[in-house]
Amino acid sequence: MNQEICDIFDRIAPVYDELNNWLSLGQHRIWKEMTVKWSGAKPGDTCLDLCCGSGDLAFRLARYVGTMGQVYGVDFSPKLLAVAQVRAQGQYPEPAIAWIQGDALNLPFNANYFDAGTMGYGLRNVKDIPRSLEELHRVLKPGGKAAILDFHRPKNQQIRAFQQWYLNNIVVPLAQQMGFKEEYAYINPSLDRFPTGQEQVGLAREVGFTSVTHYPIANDMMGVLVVNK
Ligand SMILES: C/C(=C\Cc1cc(O)c2ccccc2c1O)CCC[C@H](C)CCC[C@H](C)CCCC(C)C
Ligand SMILES: C[S@@+](CC[C@H](N)C(=O)[O-])C[C@H]1O[C@@H](n2cnc3c(N)ncnc32)[C@H](O)[C@@H]1O
Repeated sequence: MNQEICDIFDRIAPVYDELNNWLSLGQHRIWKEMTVKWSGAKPGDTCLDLCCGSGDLAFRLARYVGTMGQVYGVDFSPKLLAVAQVRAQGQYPEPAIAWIQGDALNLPFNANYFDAGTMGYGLRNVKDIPRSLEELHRVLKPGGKAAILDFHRPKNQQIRAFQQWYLNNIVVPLAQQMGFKEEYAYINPSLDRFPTGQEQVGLAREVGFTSVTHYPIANDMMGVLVVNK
């Protein structure tokens, strides 16, 4: 387990949802809705939300699978899982989501267990991307599908410059006011190291996914990798 990354998310847990709403001007909700739609989740399915954090994607999956389905949210940050649990308890009826503290690189599930999966802003944060894709491939049923949302480096240099400007001059200073400068300053370098959409497609094919597509969204500043087993 990567304790350093886990500590970052534990520290920002109290402000995580509020900052995402403000900093994306609410747009992250649209990106997450697209992700769940592209995961192919349907009523009655058993679904996995990897790196679930405070649960945004898991809650959406729960609405798609309905009362006959089941959702599992997995994350290694106890503080973000606690936020997710409190949010779930505030809903009526409480959604059928099992919150599990676990490592995306070593999932506590049998092979071929899930019909569909999502992962939001998790892939860029895991220590070993191929291993994480391999684990996702293992736990999905044959024919199962998953959608992976994350930041993306735009090909257009002006849009890339805007993205960097926004991260350095809006995101970091606003986070600094809440005492989390270093934690949010981490996003930009982590994006520099992150494989491009096409590189992600290659990595997913290497672990055995058959049909793989990367969809650029938000002017290529974000992307959704859709994988089929
Ligand atoms: C929900 C979002 C990001 C989650 C997220 C991911 C991380 O890896 C982190 C690492 C460390 C700290 C926090 C996070 C974290 O919150 C996406 C939206 C939030 C972004 C901070 C906003 C980024 C906006 C785009 C670069 C540009 C959009 C411009 C438009 C005018 C809204
Ligand atoms: C940016 S947050 C995303 C949370 C949520 N999916 C969302 O979209 O708002 C990234 C999450 O990945 C989790 N994470 C990173 N690496 C992980 C790993 N190896 N195993 C489990 N969780 C991990 C962090 O704890 C954090 O909650």
